[in-house]
Amino acid sequence: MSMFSTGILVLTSPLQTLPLRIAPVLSSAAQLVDRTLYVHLHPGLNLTSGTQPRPVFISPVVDLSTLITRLYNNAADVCGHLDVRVLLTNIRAQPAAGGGNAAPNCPFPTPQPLFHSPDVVLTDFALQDPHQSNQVQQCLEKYTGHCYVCGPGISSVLLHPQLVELQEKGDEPKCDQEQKAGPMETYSDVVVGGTFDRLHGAHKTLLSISCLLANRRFVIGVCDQAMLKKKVLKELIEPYSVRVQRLQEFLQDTKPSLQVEILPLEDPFGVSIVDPLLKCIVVSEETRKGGEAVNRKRAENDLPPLVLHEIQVLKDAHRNEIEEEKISSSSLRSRLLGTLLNPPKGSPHLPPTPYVIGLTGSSGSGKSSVAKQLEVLGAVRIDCDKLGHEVYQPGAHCYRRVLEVFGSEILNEDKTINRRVLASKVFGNQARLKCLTDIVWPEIAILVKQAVNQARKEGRGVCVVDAAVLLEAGWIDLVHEVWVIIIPEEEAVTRITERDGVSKEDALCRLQSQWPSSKQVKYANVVLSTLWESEVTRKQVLKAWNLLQKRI
Ligand SMILES: CC(=O)SCCNC(=O)CCNC(=O)[C@H](O)C(C)(C)COP(=O)(O)OP(=O)(O)OC[C@H]1O[C@@H](n2cnc3c(N)ncnc32)[C@H](O)[C@@H]1OP(=O)(O)O
Repeated sequence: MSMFSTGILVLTSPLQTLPLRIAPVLSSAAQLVDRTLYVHLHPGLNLTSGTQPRPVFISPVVDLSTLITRLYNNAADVCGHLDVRVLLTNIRAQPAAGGGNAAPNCPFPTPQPLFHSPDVVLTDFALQDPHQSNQVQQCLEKYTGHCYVCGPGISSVLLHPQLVELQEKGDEPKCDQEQKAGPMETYSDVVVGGTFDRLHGAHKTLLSISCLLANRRFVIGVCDQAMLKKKVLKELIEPYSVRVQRLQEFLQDTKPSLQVEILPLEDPFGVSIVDPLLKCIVVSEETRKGGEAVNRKRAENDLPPLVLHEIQVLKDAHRNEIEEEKISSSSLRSRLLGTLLNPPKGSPHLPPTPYVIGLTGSSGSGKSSVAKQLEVLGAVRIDCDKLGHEVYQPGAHCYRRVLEVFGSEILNEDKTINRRVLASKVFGNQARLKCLTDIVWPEIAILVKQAVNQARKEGRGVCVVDAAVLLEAGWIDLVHEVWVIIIPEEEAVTRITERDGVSKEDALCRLQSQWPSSKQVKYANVVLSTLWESEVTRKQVLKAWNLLQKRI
C-alpha cells in the first residue's frame, strides 16, 4: 500500500547499468508513492564515504538521453499511475573553450522548490553493510535537502533489498546496447512542436531530451484550434490553456534555469521558420519529415537550417486494437471512452429510480444502436424520435398547431403529416425549426416522463432516453446523467446520406441544426464513439454499463 504522495528517487547506479535496473527500482518506488515521483540522477553517488556528499553538475552525455527514454518507457509499464518527472537541474553542458554559458564546476544553486513537495526520498544505493542503514538514510536526506526544498519531516527509504535480491539471483542486468557515453551536442535555442494533450511518457521524453539539448531557451509550439481539426477524438483534447499549464509546470520542475517560451501553433511551422536564434529542432522518426520541411521554409526565409535531433518513439505496451503502436494522446483519449469523465451533479428533483441516462449525439452518430445495446443489457429504451412522430398523429394536439404554422402543403393525401416535407422546411432554417420544436418538445417531454413513470412502476433500474437534441432542448433536468456519442462530421455526413438517401447538403443542414459535438461534450458525464467496428462500440458500451452499475 502506498504511504507517500510525492517522492524523490535518487539514482546512484552507474549510467552503464542503470537503464536495465530502472524497471525494478521504479516498481519498488511505486509501491511507496502514489502521485508524483521525481527522479534525480547522480550516478556514482557514494552515501557511505564518511563525508556528506554535495550535489554536483553532470555533463549531458548521450547515455543520459537513452536512460531518460528507458525511464519514461518503463514508468509507463510498471507505474502508469504515477506522474514521473526526471529532474535535470544538475545536468549542465561543459563550458565551451574560452568561456560559455554553463559550467559543471560552478557552485550548485540553492535548493530548488518543486511543484509537489516531497514526503519521502528513495534511493537505489546498494548498501553493503546493513548496519550503515541509519547513517546512509541521514546522509541521503541531507543530500536531497541541498538539492530540493523538502519538508522538515521528510522520510527516506533504501530500495536496495529488491536490488540485492536481483544481484543474488545472479541476473544483474547488463546493458545490451552499445554504450555511447560521448558528450551530447547542446544548443542555445531549441524548438519543438506538438499538441501535448494529456502529457504522457512520450511527451516527457521529448521535453526532457529537449531540456538536455537546450542551454538557454526552449521554444514550444502548441497546436491550437486550427491544427486540431483532423485529430481523432478531438472533442476530448484538453483546452489549450490546460495543456500549456501542464507544460509550464513540468518544465519548471525539470529545468527551471531554461527560458521557456510556449506559443500557439496555428499552422505546422509556427515560429520555427522565422526565429533566427533557433539552432535545433527535436523530432521523432514520424515527424522528421516535418523537421525537413521547416528547414526548407527557413532556407526560403534566408535563415540557417536547424539541426534535426531525432528521438526514439516509445512503444505502447498496453495498446488495444484501435490504438497506435506508439504511446499517443489519441490512445489515451480512446481509453476515456465509456468512463465517467465528469461526475453527475446530483438530481434531487428526480426520483432516484429508475436511473435515467440521457443519450445524445449528432445525427448519424449511432445513438440508436448504442441505445439498443443498452436495452439488451437491461435498460428501458425511450426513443424520442419515435415519440416525436407520435405527436404528429391526426387528432393529437400538435397536429393542429403544426398545420396552423406550416400550412396544408406538409400533408400527405391521407391527411397525415409528411415528415420529409416538414424536415425540408425546418432543417437549415433556425427560426422555422424553433417554431416547430416550441410546439413539439413540451409534448414529447410529457411522453418521456410517462415512459419513465411506467418503468418505475415495473421496477426497472435504468432508463435510456435516446434524444438527438436533448441538450438543445434543455432536457438535462429530465435525466441523472448525460452520455454523448461523438463521430467526425465527415463520417456523420456519409452515414446520413447512405442511410436516409438525402443529399450531402441536406445532411450538413441537419447537422448544423444541432450543437457541434465539442459543445455537447462539455455537458457529458460519459462520452462514447461509434467510429470503429461494432465490436469496439460493444466493448465501450459494456464498459460504460458496468461502471454505471458500480456507481448507482
Ligand atoms: C429533445 C429531442 O431530442 S426529441 C427527438 C428529436 N425530435 C425533435 O426535436 C422534434 C423535431 N423534429 C421532428 O419532428 C422530425 O425530426 C422532423 C419532422 C423534422 C423530421 O422527421 P423525420 O424525417 O421522420 O426524421 P427523424 O425524426 O427520424 O429525424 C431525423 C434526424 O433529424 C435529427 N433531428 C430531429 N429533430 C431535430 C431537431 N429538432 N434539431 C436538429 N436535428 C433534429 C435527428 O438527429 C435525426 O437523426 P438521427 O436519427 O440520426 O439522430
